[in-house]
Amino acid sequence: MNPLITTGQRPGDRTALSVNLNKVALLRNTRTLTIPSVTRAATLALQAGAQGITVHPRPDERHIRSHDVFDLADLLRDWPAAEYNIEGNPLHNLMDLVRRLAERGQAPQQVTFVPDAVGQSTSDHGWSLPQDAAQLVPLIREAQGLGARVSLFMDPLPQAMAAARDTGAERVELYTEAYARAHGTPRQAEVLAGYVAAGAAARGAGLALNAGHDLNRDNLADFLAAVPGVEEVSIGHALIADALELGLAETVRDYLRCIHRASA
Ligand SMILES: CC(=O)[C@@H](O)[C@H](O)COP(=O)(O)O
Ligand SMILES: NCC(=O)COP(=O)(O)O
Repeated sequence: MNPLITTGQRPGDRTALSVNLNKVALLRNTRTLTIPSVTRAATLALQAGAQGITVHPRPDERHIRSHDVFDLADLLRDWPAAEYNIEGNPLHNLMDLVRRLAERGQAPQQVTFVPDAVGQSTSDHGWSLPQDAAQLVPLIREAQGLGARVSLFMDPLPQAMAAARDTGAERVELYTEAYARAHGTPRQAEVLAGYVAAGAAARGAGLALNAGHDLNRDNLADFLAAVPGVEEVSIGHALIADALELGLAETVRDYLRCIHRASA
């Protein structure tokens, strides 16, 4: 097995919650003001118990801007136990940001490689492996050399997980939109079984498991109860929407309760 692959979760550990702050930045960018503050939102989320912060600095800076990436890195110096997860396409702007952070001694704990096109409205597919591997492997090695763990955003395809492992990445993030759409419908069990198989294939290949996209308070516990060994969920859109109703701190606590409920 690739010695670079590590699985950090110990038996009995609960899934870590990484709060994605893209939508805080999206709202802020609609005016030339500084509110809502991305760093303030990160502080509130971490104070409420979130284990990490995720951002997806897209090349068009529609929401998270480059300065947010560095502002959050500075903030997270005060939160040494928290994980910083930076998502993006390593063939676009992501690696430049990671290199600049590493030069400052602030490499993120994790980067998540996502195969999004520049103008794509949101993430809607994972990598095609082994087809994409040749262009990814050197960037995976570079990111690891800079001090970051690498997670690959993947569709829940069991047959792709050995190829994901062969890239040298430590983790895969299961793209959970299909599950979210099926949740609460007659197809839920069938679709969830696919994620269980993909998760088992990933972990059987020696990869650690993350999950994200369209997870929310209604569907999160069912997913985690069914799919063993999810080490991290990154959640943004629904969580920030909930925060408009409940407040960010209470919302984070509610999502943590969903995670705890799944492992009860
Ligand atoms: C990779 C993924 O599914 C999300 O983390 C992504 O950050 C969503 O991007 P938007 O917030 O721009 O929709
Ligand atoms: N990787 C998923 C993520 O960070 C947030 O996705 P979403 O909850 O905004 O759909």
